[in-house]
Amino acid sequence: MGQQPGDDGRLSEDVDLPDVAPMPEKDLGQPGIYVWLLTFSAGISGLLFGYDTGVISSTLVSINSSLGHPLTTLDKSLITSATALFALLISPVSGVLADSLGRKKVIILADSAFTFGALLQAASFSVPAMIAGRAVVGLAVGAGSFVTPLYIAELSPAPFRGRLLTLNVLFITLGQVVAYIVGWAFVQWGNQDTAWRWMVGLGALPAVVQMVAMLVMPESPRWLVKVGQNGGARRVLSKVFGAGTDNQRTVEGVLKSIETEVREEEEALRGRMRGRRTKGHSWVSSMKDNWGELFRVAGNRRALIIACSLQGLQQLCGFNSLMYFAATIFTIIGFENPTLTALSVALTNFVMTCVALQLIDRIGRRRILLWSIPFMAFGLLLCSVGFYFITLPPNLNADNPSATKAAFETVPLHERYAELLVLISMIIYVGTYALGLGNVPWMQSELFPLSVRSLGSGLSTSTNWGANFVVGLTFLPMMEFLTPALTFLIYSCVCVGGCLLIWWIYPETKGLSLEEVGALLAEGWGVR
Ligand SMILES: O[C@H]1[C@H](O)[C@@H](O)[C@H](O)[C@@H](O)[C@H]1O
Repeated sequence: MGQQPGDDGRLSEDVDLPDVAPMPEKDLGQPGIYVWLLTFSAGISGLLFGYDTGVISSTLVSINSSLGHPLTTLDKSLITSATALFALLISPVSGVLADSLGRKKVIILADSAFTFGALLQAASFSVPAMIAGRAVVGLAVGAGSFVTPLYIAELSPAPFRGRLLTLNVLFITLGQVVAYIVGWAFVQWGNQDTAWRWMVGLGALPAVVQMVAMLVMPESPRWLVKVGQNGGARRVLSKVFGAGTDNQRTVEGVLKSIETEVREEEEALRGRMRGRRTKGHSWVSSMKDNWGELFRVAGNRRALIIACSLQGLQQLCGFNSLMYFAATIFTIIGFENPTLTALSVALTNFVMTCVALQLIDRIGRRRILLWSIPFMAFGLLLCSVGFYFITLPPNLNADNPSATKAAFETVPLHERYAELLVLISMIIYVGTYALGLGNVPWMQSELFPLSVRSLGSGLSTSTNWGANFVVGLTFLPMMEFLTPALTFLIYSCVCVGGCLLIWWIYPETKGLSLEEVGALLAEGWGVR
């Protein structure tokens, strides 16, 4: 295929003129095998995200003194939260990389970082080396959590986009279950000195599988059009939509709308640059314009407040403190098999996320949140009450599991009931979290109009990682200095506050087109 300059002077592929009339995307049947293949290949990122966040739970209780000394509360907090911190730091950069290198290359780069980070952790003999490994994994998780949904969204036909995107969250929770099972199996049957190295090292395996899969997967058609490879975009779309005249007409319809969208974006950008040129401005000013549009336009500002509040609440309600430290908590309170008990947390999260996928479009985002968060608050309150009645070892660090085990054998009956209450209340909390708050915030992009969509989604994703970092860093110190009962009471209060905020500012967006969502937020919060 030859190359010819486009009207903007850029080289664009010479595309054969189609002999079919464009048709809107709505008329499509079910997603084909190719779309599923794409979603699953890209979804491995979710699996890695889940595995690397989940595996730390059993790792922390298995490291013992392998890193030179028994881990202190600070060591554990830093090892855990380094991932979230670096995920937060890479978030803004990954957007720029995805635009310049393409979505696919960023996913492949993230896989290399996953592999390197996993091996670095497995081979570490000191706390700083372990933190470095977790930080590298954080870079990978941060880039993957931003680019993968973007890649899936840009490749999947519109009618299935929502479903395929939520599948990504399902992969995250599945990754956490796998991590917990692997952790439990190694603790059970592995060599106790090296088990944790295998746990973290195994994270490299799916990363390598994805890297190989992505090498043969196509680039996003939207990005291809953006860099002038319209012919390549048509070939990808033809595979996504399949053969047949109707499907080919759909391909032409989709391609046309992408071209129009890209052209309009470029024209708007050029217009802004022309306006600025006299003042010596560059792309920096266009970025400033984007920021300005996000903050100055009232509807966009409201969308940003809602998206960031939901993402912040998803983390500040303390869910990941269970994900990261469940095994540590169950060790402290004396469960005989803490890693297996912790598995119930990850399993509940996974199963209830499957239920959420079925319910969310029927019940609606706002309604499911307003129904489920009060149960989360109740679960946390029960958990706090349970902890109140449990006598904990003086050193909450649980460096010496045999001491807590000894305590377990002599605990009075009412404490046994309190331990059971903690477990049951955690299951209530996790189950209701997965129904709403674990999913809904990731539907953030539907709140923003196209012009500020990636900036708005990027900022709310950063809020998620920032809050995740805070929880990872503060949970163990809070348990130690404020007591577990007070810690869980605080999380319960966060849920109550969050529920009120949602009731006040988050309108129902179920079944609305993106334009209708925009109109809803333009005049006010749109809550009825
Ligand atoms: O949506 C996901 C999911 O709920 C995970 O289980 C949790 O660990 C993540 O932090 C969250 O973003």
